[in-house]
Amino acid sequence: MTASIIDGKAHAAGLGERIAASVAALAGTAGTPPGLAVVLVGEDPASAVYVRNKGRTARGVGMASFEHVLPADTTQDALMKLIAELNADDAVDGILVQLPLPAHLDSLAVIDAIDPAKDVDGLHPLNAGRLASGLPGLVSCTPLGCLMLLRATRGDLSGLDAIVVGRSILVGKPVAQLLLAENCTVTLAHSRTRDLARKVAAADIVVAAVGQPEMVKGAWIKPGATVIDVGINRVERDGESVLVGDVEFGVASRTAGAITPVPGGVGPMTIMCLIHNTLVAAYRRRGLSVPRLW
Ligand SMILES: Nc1nc2c(c(=O)[nH]1)N[C@@H](CN(C=O)c1ccc(C(=O)N[C@@H](CCC(=O)O)C(=O)O)cc1)CN2
Repeated sequence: MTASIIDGKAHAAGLGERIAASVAALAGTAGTPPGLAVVLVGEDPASAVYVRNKGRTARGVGMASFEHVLPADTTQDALMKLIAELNADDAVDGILVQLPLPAHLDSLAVIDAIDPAKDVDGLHPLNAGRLASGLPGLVSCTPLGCLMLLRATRGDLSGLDAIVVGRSILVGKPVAQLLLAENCTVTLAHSRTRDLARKVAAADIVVAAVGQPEMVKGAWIKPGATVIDVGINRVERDGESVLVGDVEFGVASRTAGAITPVPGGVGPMTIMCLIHNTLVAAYRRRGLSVPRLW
């Protein structure tokens, strides 16, 4: 079997069109477009690219974009002051602080300071808790993107066996919660999991989010399984720098039913889900019912 390739760019573009229509509808009803504030501290080149893309994508669907670029030596107090200003600013519906922050800053305290109603990254403990409790909130972007791709590929996920490899707060834990809410039977695997190969081989859905290049071997994949690869790892191959995921794509794509590529899989969905969450936050903040776009 040769797997079908799940095209994250095409899915993100489709979602973007539906978001743009809802932004126009909201601006027509409420007068003001949704506003997204993105905060970057320091000069990490990859983070700077992501922040630029987020601003460009927000503007592309008709949202207002506010970009705050702070020097690498920004103090915790200065960052907290900016967050307080953004919380109070009515033109701002969504706030995102690009991670990772420089080491001297306390990321958890910063995330905790964001108004949960504007936490479009879905990382505030209140939103994480709402997800775990099955209550509506804002869901973090990469996990939401994974779920959208899975629903588009497999339809109803009820009763499927899923394994999530990696237990980070940003991806692994929320993906596991989302799949549980879809009535999957979920295994959350991590660095101490015994006999990972056997557990992966039993799964209909594999979500790999370990941050280790090609750690999930292609030979482990069950024939016909759906593989969602969250990893983005830069490695040297034949003297060239290339991006690879957390799954051994070449081998896995001969067995899986469907698989996301790296690049072009989950990554583009992460940014569009941020824009989706900003739309959701804007509708909720205006007391309007949120359109279902996926
Ligand atoms: N506050 C947050 N910080 C970070 C998040 C996040 O969701 N919230 N996620 C990542 C970075 N990230 C968005 O911020 C992100 C990473 C990768 C992509 C993407 O589209 N990748 C491309 C490949 C890019 C390349 O060529 O290097 C792809 O997979 O096709 C989008 C967003 C950490 N920080």
